[in-house]
Amino acid sequence: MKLYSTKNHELSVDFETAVFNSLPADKGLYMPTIFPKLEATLMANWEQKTLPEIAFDIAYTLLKDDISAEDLKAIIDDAANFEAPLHPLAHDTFVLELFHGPSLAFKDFGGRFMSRIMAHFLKKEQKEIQILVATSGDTGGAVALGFLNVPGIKVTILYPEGKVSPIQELQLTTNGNNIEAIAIEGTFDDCQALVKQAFHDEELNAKLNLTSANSINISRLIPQMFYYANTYARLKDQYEDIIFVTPSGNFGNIAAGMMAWKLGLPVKRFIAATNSNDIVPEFLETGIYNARPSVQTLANAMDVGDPSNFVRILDLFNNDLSALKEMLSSFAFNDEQIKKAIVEVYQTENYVVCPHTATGYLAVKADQEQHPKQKKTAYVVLATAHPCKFPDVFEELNIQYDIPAQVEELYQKVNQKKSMNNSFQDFKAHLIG
Ligand SMILES: N[C@@H](CCOP(=O)(O)O)C(=O)O
Repeated sequence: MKLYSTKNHELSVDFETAVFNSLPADKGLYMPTIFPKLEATLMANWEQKTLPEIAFDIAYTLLKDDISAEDLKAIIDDAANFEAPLHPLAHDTFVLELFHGPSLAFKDFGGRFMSRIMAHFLKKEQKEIQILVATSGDTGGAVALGFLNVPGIKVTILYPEGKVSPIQELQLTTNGNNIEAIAIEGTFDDCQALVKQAFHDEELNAKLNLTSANSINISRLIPQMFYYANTYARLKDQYEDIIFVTPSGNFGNIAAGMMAWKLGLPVKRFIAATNSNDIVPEFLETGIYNARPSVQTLANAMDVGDPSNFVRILDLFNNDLSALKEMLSSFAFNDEQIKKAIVEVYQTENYVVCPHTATGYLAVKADQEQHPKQKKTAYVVLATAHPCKFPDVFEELNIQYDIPAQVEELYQKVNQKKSMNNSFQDFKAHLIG
């Protein structure tokens, strides 16, 4: 697999380089130069295959020149070792539950695959790397658990002080060993800016092998294609068309789905649901991309004011807004609408959705007002996180849910939280020190 930069299509690096560099020097993002087509004959019998088997078909299509089939299969079997079931709601709408991994969020697919890919390459390199990751809620927990005790890798997680839920914070701060978590005074965008600045700082890069575990790193996006393909496999015999509805913050999840479509996965359309951080819906409507500081919402993992991956989506469409709008719609919802949707789903379906997933549910309804639903069309809402990660919301709404065992265990662990102001010089000194 060769990759170019969204800012320079002449550039060509191999997968291993893109994984460890994370970002091209020109500040673009890496994209595959070619999307090899998934053979229709390969997809034809996917309904008989398991999620890891389908994941292998996707990954091997992309990475066959980079990793042997045997190693890739072992990595996928170990990384994607939990279910992604579909929960049916009324009117051909499904909730794709992506929260059955260790950190209870869809990011486990990316975090686990990426850690194993890096460990695979590091075996022959014998070098040590320092991962930097910014999180507004869910990425950090998945990366922490994915990389915990992986030899040769140290992870530093930055998160906005007071803007992640208590459970999300414990998932970051109770690991110790090779994982440190620092609460930054500021927003997620400040954390992401510190990380990006570090990647472009010559002195830091001379001293440390810096790598990102955010979705700017292409190895996070490949495993996020797996569950789109697996969902297609489960629904393809009952439905003619599938519309994926993806709650979106940094737009890595939906970018991965659109990359799977570019590989040939049959998808009718994508819908990006956002919270009040409505930069993309606004862009699709006005053509003006107005990045701005994120606002805090109940769907905190989507509190992003300048979504990193949107340039990848634009690149897939050669920056042609009209072509993009044929394939992508986007709707934004505020906290009051999110709360109402959670209650509505609970009352009508006896099912509990997290605040992020609630935006997806609302987006289905909004889309159906614009496009009357066709008979053989399924809407699939990606459920990005387990509701238990947001206890305050459900306490206020008086809604009960089951609490997974790993959450109870978090309270028994030692909290090793660090704090820092939002200064690049302090962050840099900390990393070097
Ligand atoms: N949604 C995020 C923000 C970072 O996104 P990423 O997909 O780029 O890692 C979070 O949960 O932290």
